[in-house]
Amino acid sequence: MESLQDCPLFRPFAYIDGSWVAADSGEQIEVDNPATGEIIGSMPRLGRVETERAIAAAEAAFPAWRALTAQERADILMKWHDLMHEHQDELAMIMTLEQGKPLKEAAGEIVYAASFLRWFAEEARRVYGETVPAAKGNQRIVVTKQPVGVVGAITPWNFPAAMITRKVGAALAAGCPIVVKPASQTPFSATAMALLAERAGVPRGVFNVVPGRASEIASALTESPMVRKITFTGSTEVGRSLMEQASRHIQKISLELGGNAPFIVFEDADLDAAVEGAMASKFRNAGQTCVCVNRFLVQSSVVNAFCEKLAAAMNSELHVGDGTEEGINIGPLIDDNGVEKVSKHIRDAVDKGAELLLGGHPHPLGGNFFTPTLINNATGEMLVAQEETFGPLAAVFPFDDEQDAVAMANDTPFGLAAYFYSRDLGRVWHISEALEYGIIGINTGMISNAAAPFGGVKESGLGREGGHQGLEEFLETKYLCIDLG
Ligand SMILES: NC(=O)C1=CN([C@@H]2O[C@H](COP(=O)(O)OP(=O)(O)OC[C@H]3O[C@@H](n4cnc5c(N)ncnc54)[C@H](OP(=O)(O)O)[C@@H]3O)[C@@H](O)[C@H]2O)C=CC1
Ligand SMILES: O=C(O)[C@H](O)CS(=O)(=O)O
Repeated sequence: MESLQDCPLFRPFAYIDGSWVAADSGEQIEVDNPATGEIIGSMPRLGRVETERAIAAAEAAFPAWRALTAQERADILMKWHDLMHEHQDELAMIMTLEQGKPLKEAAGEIVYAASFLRWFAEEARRVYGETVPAAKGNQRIVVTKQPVGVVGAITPWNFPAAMITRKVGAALAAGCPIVVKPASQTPFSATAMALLAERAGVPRGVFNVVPGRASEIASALTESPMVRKITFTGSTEVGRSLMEQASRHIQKISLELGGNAPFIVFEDADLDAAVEGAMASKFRNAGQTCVCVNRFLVQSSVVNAFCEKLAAAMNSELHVGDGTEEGINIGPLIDDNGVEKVSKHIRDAVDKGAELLLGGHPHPLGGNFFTPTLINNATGEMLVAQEETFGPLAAVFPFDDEQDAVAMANDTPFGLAAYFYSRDLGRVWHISEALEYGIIGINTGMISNAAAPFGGVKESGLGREGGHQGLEEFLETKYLCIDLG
């Protein structure tokens, strides 16, 4: 594919009530390729009025969509899943051009994104209710589940496909229509998926894509009494604002927010396995995921051996460049703000005494490329300990004993993912129980899975996505009390 315009799935339009539309104002968002800086396309920049139109379309589509049987909704989700696989290469290229991740990784995300459609197609048919023994002989108690109603979703740029299907798959399976605002930096993955959803038979108004002015769209979603659920993935500060806005009409809300993942390596760990897990978790998406390791906590007795092995792996396995090129596995960061944040964390750490072992500077390719970096002797006073770096910086914090490790790991307002390596069964259980996180990888650095409830505690968010819990987020419980007379 020469360019985005050549891709049959390229849709530079918003998608409302089954129609491809421009912004009322005619305004456009220019979208660039983070690897080259060139403008690859423009997307309409919608606002309040168009969003209200999308909400009304969703509300109008709700009765017929919820009236379908679970099997009928599941069949449409599975058709959409199959189309995602059929068009994997095109969808991956769109993603690499607008987000920057290497093609192989983008193709992997398409499979991951489609897995949520399959998972929730299966879960749709397992929305069970229950009966409860009544206190009175002539009464019967029945508990049922029903779709919450119109959903408003706002999604981030780092997983332009999976963060949408993780919400839309669950909402549609539950019987809820949805209005999605994708990130302005990666809108084309969203509209390409909407095109495939349309082909799969998702009826008009059930899935709407509204790119544009984030705060205005968010206000329209949170101010509408027709919108009964808000679901957001992105930064904690935006999540906090949405939570306040959603309180106006007591909208249900799910928040998948920032992280600050510790990766603890105990002295009894298999160091080679730990390095393999470290590479997978730290450098996925060039470090731009909310579950990437942010702090390597390594027991002092093995810290030198760990750093030596990790440096060797980084040197031999990481290849920085344009994600469309063969053999590249570290693409550009999303923009110059991302580059500046990584540079700032490195400068701050070195100024406060960290030892620079590898990298430490933007990549010679320039632009948004950054050299994978390793530092040792990091401490809690450094920015890298307190903020999410969201880039290819591996910071190693030595620790002495288990109590230190747990205290350091929990010393953050975030609580999304944590990881640790140990072969001691007792340690595995009591460290798992002591860590204040929603997700814990034990002897693994990869925890992303549609079947599991993904989400965080503390300031990493509310609710879960994926798993059967992910469907519950879009259901209301209704209790029937029947008097038999
Ligand atoms: N827990 C999780 O699963 C995930 C968490 N994150 C976290 O998000 C951050 C990086 O993602 P990033 O996209 O930069 O996060 P942002 O919060 O900046 O953006 C996420 C989405 O929110 C929109 N947005 C921005 N400002 C507002 C606003 N005032 N009101 C409503 N919506 C708004 C953006 O729109 P626009 O693009 O138009 O600005 C985008 O669609 C990191 O902290 C990362 O950890 C990211 C992915 C997953
Ligand atoms: O946006 C993210 O970082 C994702 O939530 C991480 S995952 O679901 O792909 O693990």
